[in-house]
Amino acid sequence: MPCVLDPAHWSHDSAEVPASMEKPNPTQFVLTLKCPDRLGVMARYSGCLHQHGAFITEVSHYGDPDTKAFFSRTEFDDRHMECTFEQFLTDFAELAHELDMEYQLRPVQQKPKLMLAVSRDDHCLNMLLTKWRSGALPVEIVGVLSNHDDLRPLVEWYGIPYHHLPISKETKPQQEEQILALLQQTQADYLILARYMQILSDSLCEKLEGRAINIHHSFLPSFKGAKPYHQAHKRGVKVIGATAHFVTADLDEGPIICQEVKSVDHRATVSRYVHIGHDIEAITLADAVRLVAEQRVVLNEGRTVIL
Ligand SMILES: Nc1nc2c(c(=O)[nH]1)N[C@@H](CN(C=O)c1ccc(C(=O)N[C@@H](CCC(=O)O)C(=O)O)cc1)CN2
Repeated sequence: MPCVLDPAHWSHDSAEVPASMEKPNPTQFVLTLKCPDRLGVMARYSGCLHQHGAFITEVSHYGDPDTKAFFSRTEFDDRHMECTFEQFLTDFAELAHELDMEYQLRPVQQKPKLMLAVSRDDHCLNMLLTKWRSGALPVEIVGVLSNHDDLRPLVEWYGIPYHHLPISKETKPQQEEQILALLQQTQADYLILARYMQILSDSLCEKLEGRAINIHHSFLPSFKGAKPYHQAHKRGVKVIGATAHFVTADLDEGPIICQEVKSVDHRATVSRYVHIGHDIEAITLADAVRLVAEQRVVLNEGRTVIL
């Protein structure tokens, strides 16, 4: 019998679960996974969800033909789940081990903790704080660190702890130890470089692999490093942009999360580029933080999959 999508052939399961058995206020969960691609992998893990009564509300998948990796993101709730979340975690961990799966599974209301890092420019910081306060960014901001003290009044107005960590060539290792200690104390999940103008050491990048995000003020891979707007103006570009990416030891070459561009013409000066660019940088970084907070970003051998 061919597997057809003609409604006449759909089987109608009359065994509906009575509404009375549904939980009145179900808890939402998000599961994001990556594993070696093979026939049946989706059936296995969606079967596990079904067996535990998970009610799926959003799902997306991707199989990369080059890296042979499979990616999936599922939002579900427990309206029909009879087991505890802990029991589901245990059972899913067993399946994940069998399928050699990397995964993140958490209740949606358990928001990722962010430590923001800034220097003197406040446009990206302002956007993140405004969107956090309005609830548009589902995150918990546990603190802001900076190598300067300029932005303390802004941060403390929001009631967020401000950590002034001055840096010099001689004190860079100690200052980075302070950053690590802060991340540990606050249990921060991510370090967000919101125009933090210091190059992180190779060892810090290694320790923060997949957890540090930067906003670069150019449409990478063009114009890496310092003063990208000056480089772009000298080149006579017709678009300028911003790139949010994971931080790696290779400056501005980390996996890209999202990018935005805006047209410019021959009349635009470098300072005009900077004014236009600040808006693009701020919104691009906020978009990247939202995607990461919603567990939509998975690393894929130097690139990312956005689900
Ligand atoms: N290891 C990495 N560190 C950082 C990255 C990265 O991709 N890998 N991105 C940068 C951000 N950045 C451009 O977006 C950038 C920041 C700073 C510099 C730089 O030359 N800094 C000097 C000091 C400048 C100063 O004191 O004002 C330095 O660190 O010696 C270049 C590019 C964030 N870090």
